[in-house]
Amino acid sequence: MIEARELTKRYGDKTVVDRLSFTVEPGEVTGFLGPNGAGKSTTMRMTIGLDSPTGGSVTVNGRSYARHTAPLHEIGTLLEAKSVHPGRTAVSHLMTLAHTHGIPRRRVDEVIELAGLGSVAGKRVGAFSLGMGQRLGIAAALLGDPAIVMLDEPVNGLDPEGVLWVRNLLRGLAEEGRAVMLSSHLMSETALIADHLVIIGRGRLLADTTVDDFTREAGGGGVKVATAEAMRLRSLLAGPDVTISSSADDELLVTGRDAREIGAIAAQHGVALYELTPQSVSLEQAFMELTRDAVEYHSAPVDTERKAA
Ligand SMILES: Nc1ncnc2c1ncn2[C@@H]1O[C@H](COP(=O)(O)OP(=O)(O)OP(=O)(O)O)[C@@H](O)[C@H]1O
Repeated sequence: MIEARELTKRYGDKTVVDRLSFTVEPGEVTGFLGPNGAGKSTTMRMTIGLDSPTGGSVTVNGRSYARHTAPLHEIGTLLEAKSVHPGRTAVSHLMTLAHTHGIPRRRVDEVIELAGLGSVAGKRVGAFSLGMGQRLGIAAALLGDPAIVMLDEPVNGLDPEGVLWVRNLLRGLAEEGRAVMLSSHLMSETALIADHLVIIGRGRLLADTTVDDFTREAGGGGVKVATAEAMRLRSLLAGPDVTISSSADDELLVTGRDAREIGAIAAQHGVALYELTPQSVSLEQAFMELTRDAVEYHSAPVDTERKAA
């Protein structure tokens, strides 16, 4: 379990992690989300003692990382996939880590196979693609058979097969009872892997929720109805807490009644419908809404019209 309590990090006068509290529970995948610069990497770095908090605390299985004598067995991490000596082979890199904890060669071979790196185990890491580097980083994270796995952007650079592999691997690790934490910018991808979401912006907690609740709350986009009798249906559907707008003569956007209710009222009054579509707000859109005020780096609007020379 990872427990952050009022965790704070300041660089000069800038507070990059601001009284952040959350828990990463065993048996679950926790998605750690936030826009660029939100403080995700800094939080993860403090978790494993690479940065020290200005205030508050973060513990790994009940004590600070530095107080564990064999940390690879407590928490396996992937923070920067490229922080591997390029001249080493995958095997020698993993063996170097294994030696620090008396982990046998057998386990190195196991994680190489698990990460799908069997055919390149003897190759120099400097020649690895980004995706292979990610796989090696994940193999290293799993080396000590840790109770907690914490990965910063693990699907970055992976092809679709690799993304699926990570998804299944992390779900499997959580099912074995491990606490799994992964950071990402991508809400929709994270929703496929995670059970629990910790969303931050400018170092502050914006949401601590489940994927199910987040998805349910994002679904409130109304129902689009198309009919030749739009005016008549509009008055039939009216009621307290019902809002109806219209973007075309034969279209209505209804909030406050679900599709089943609308269909039943229309059928009862003999109104033929040719469309009845719940409008779900995409998860990515809901995430952007939530973090809008916390985005540090706004893009300029893209001018898609080609300017005349
Ligand atoms: N060593 C440092 N000195 C000063 N500022 C820093 C340092 N490390 C990080 N920051 C700042 O802290 C903020 C949070 O950075 P961090 O890398 O933790 O965010 P992040 O959520 O991981 O972002 P990204 O998604 O872009 O990786 C940023 O504004 C960054 O510029």
